Amino acid sequence: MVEIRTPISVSEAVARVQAEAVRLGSEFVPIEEAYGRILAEPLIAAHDVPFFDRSPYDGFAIRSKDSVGASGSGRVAFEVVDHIGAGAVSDKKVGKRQAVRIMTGAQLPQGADAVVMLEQTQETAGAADVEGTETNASFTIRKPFEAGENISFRGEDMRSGEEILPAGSLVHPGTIALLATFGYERLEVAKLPVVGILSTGTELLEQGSALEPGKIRNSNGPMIAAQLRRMGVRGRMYAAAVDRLDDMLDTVRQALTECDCLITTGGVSVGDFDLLPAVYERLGAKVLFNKVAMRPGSVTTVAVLDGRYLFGLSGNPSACYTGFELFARPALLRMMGAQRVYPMQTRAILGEDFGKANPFARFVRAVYDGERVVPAGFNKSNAVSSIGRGNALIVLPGGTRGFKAGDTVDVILPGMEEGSAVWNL
Ligand SMILES: Nc1nc2c(c(=O)[nH]1)N[C@H]1C(S)=C(S)[C@@H](COP(=O)(O)OP(=O)(O)OC[C@H]3O[C@@H](n4cnc5c(N)ncnc54)[C@H](O)[C@@H]3O)O[C@H]1N2
Ligand code: MOO
Ligand SMILES: [Mg+2]
Repeated sequence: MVEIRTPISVSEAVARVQAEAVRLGSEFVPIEEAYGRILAEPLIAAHDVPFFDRSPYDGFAIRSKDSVGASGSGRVAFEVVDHIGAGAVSDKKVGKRQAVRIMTGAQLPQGADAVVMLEQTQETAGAADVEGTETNASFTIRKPFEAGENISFRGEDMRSGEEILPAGSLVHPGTIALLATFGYERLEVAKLPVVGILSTGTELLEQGSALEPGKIRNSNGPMIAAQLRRMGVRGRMYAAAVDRLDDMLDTVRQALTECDCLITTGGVSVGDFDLLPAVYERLGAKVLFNKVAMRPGSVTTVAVLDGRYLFGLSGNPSACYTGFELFARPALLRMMGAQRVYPMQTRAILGEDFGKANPFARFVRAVYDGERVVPAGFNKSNAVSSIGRGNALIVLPGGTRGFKAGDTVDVILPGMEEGSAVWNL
C-alpha cells in the first residue's frame, strides 16, 4: 500500500523548519574576507565620524560674524592667511576679516565657523599660492554667512558609542566601508555552516561523462553548490549515491559526522527506489514534514537529528531549486543569526496569462524585469530550462483558478544579496 501523506502549507513548513535552527558559534575573520558574512556582534561606532569639523567644499574658511552686512553693493573683503588641502591642518587661527583657503575634506581651522565656496567669491588681489602658507591674496563676498554654514560637523554621520548595525546584519560592501572607517582589521562574524550535498539516484552520471541509455547528468548537486555559494557558503560535495539503502545510510551517517546540515536531492517520494524516508527512519531523525502544498516540490521533506538539518529536496530540478530557496537557505541564515533570512518578496504585473488551476501554491520560475514578471518557459517540476532562464519565482496561492496578464502577483527574488526579515506569503 502506498503511503498517503498529508500536505501542510508552505508557510507552516517554513515555520517548522525555522523553529529547529540551532545557532552556530562565531569566529574572527580579516576584514578582506568579511564580505557576505553575518555580524555576530552589533557594530558600535568606535569614534565620531567625521572625527573633526571639516569643509565639505573647496573654498575659504571664515568667521561668520565678519560677513555680516555683506551685499552686492557692499562686498566684504577677506585676507587669505593660509592654504590647506585635505590631510593638512592649519596652524593659523582665523582672525578678523581673515580666511584660510581650504579644500574639501580639510579640517576647519581654529576661529573659523563657516565656509565660503570658491564660486561665491571674487578674488581681488594676487592668487592663492598653492605651495606657500603665507599669501596676501584676498577675496570679497556678497552675502552674509551663518555660523555653521557649509561645515561638515564632527559626529554628524556617527557618534562614538552609537549602535550602527545590529548583530545579524549582512556584511555588504557598504558595511566594509564602515568597518574600514573604524580601522577594523578583523571582525567577529557567525561561523559558516558546513553543508553537505548528496545527490541520490542510480541514474546519475558525473560531470563530463558521456550520456548512457537511461542515465542523466547530475544537475542538482552543482546547482545546490551554487545556491550555497550565492549565500557565501561552500558546500561539501559527496559523490552521488546509488539507490541502495545500506550504502546510502553509510554515506548519510558519515556526512552527519562532518556537517551541520545535509542536503540530499532525490528519493523522497513514494517510489520503490525512493529511500530517503527509510534513511530518516533508520537514523531516528524527526521528520518535520514530507508533503507540502506546493508545486513543484510537494514531496520536499525536512528532518532533524541532533540539531542537524536533513533537507530532503526533490530530485526534480525545479522542485529542488525551489525547495532550497524556500527552506534550506532561510534555515542556514537563521543558524547564522541573520536578521533577514527569507527571500526578498515583491509584487509585479503578470506579463502573460497563466491558466493552470492551483489546488497547491505554485512557484513558477519566471523572469522579472523590475515591473513585469513572465513565466520562463517550460515550467514543470522536471524543468531545467526555466530555472536556467529565470531570475524570480512567481507565487500563485493555492485554490485559485489561474491568472490573467495584467494581474498583480507575488514574486520571490532569490538573487538578492540580502533578503527579507519577514515571510509575507
Ligand atoms: N506515485 C507518485 N509518484 C510521484 C509522486 C507522488 O506523489 N506519487 N510525486 C512526484 C513528484 S511531485 C515529484 S517532485 C517526484 C519527486 O521525486 P523524488 O524526490 O523521489 O526524486 P527521484 O525519484 O529520485 O527523481 C525524480 C526525477 O528527478 C531526476 N533527478 C534526480 N536527481 C537528479 C539530479 N541530481 N539531477 C538532475 N535530475 C535529477 C530523476 O532522474 C527523476 O527524473 O516524484 C513524483 N512521483
Ligand atoms: O514535488 Mo513535485 O515537484 O510537486 O512535481
Ligand atoms: Mg522518486
